[in-house]
This record gives sequence, structure tokens and C-alpha cells, in this order.
Amino acid sequence: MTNKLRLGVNIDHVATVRNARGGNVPDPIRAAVIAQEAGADGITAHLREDRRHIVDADIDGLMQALTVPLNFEMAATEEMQAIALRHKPHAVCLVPEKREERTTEGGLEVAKQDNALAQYIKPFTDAGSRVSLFIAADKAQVEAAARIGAPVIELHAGAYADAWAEERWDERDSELSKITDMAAYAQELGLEVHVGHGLTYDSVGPIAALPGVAELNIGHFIIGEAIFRGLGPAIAEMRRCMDVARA
Ligand SMILES: CC(=O)[C@@H](O)[C@H](O)COP(=O)(O)O
Ligand SMILES: NCC(=O)COP(=O)(O)O
Repeated sequence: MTNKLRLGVNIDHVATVRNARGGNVPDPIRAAVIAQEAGADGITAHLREDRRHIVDADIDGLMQALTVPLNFEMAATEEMQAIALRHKPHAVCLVPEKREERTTEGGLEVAKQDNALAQYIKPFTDAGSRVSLFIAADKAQVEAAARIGAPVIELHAGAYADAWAEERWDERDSELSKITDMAAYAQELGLEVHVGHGLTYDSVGPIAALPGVAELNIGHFIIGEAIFRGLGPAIAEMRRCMDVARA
């Protein structure tokens, strides 16, 4: 496996700012194009059921504008399945959603609904989209992902990132251990491993250093940092932090 760690830039929160006023600015498609020019290896966009940030037209625009792969995050619903099958993005990442949550709180429950999920993901595989499951770093979930034939998992780094931000160092270390162990185990089971949620310039290093992890998806922090540095430089600095850790 190549040592090159891919960076997927999540542009959801450009749309959050746009939607704060309605209208068209700032444009998430323009952000995605700048991100790919700045070295993003892929773009991630999460079409939430409530359309609180990305909206359907953004997915149309991304599919037309991008030359790098689109990782389309969505809930495992019939509506979202139809949208994804219409677009056939490079990757479909299944994410659990709660209307009342501020952000994605947990990982997808795969172990308790593996038969239903196996049926649900088959049309994506048939359409040529890679299926990724956004799960907690939990053995039962990793095993279930492998069992249903998903080629990719993305481990939820939120608890690790939150512990880092709040300087709860013991918890940070135990969350990092879980991600480390489950990333290794998933690779033994033949899964490609991605990690994402809440990562920053500070917290990305230990995750980027994990052997064999193929991709990190990072959004909220980069978009926030872009206010101060500009989007291209904010991405370049994240790339640098990842490369230093992986070297
Ligand atoms: C699944 C995931 O981690 C990202 O999509 C993240 O959730 C960004 O979207 P929200 O901030 O709306 O949760
Ligand atoms: N799947 C995680 C992602 O796309 C980015 O999450 P965040 O950095 O916006 O928290």
C-alpha cells in the first residue's frame, strides 16, 4: 500500500455560511475547486436530510466541477439512495443522522442491521460507487462492515478531537488507542481505512502517523482557518502537518 495519505476536504461549512443569509455566497463549488487546486485529493460533502448546509444543487455542481473524487456523505435512506444513484459519485459514505444533533454524534450502527445494510449498499456497488461506512472505532462495527462487504470504513475521530480540544489528555490517549487498534484490525480484515471528524492542525498528527490509514476527511477546522489564512494556505498547512507526521 502506498504511504501517501489522501486529504479529503469537506466543504459543508462553506454552505453553512452561505445559508446563514440565503443567496449564493460563499459558493461551496468555488471552495471545492480552490481546494482541489490547493492539493485536496478529494472533496467531501454531506447532504443532510434537513439540508442545513449542502443542498441538492451543490451536489449537481460538485459533480460537474470536480476533477478529484467526490465522497458523498448521506444517511441510509431511500431518498438519499436515489440521489446518490443518480449522480454515481466516486464514494458514498453512510453516516448516521439525528435532526436535533449539532454535528454527527456517533458512528453508524452496522452490527445490528447488517442484513438490511448489505441489501442497501448493493446498488451503489453495482453503480460503481465505493461504499464507505462512518463508524465508531468499535470491534463489532468493524467486523460487521467487513461482513457486509463494504470496501471502506471511516473511523469517527470526534471523541478524540474533542478530548484534545478540551485538554482531557487521558481520554485523548484512550480514544487514540481505540482508533489505532481498530484501524489495524480493519486492515487485517481487508478494509480500507479512513478517519475523520473534528481534526485540527494539532490533533491530526497522531492520526496521520497511523500506518496504512489511507485518507483523512477534514472540514470544519479548515474552513474556519480559511477565514484567517485563505482556503488554499489553510489546506496547504493541513497537508504539511499530515506529511510531517507520516514521514
Ligand atoms: C460525517 C461527518 O463527520 C461530517 O459530515 C460532518 O458531520 C460535517 O457535517 P456536520 O457538521 O453537519 O455534522
Ligand atoms: N467525515 C468527516 C468529515 O468529512 C469532516 O468532518 P469535520 O472536519 O468537518 O468535523
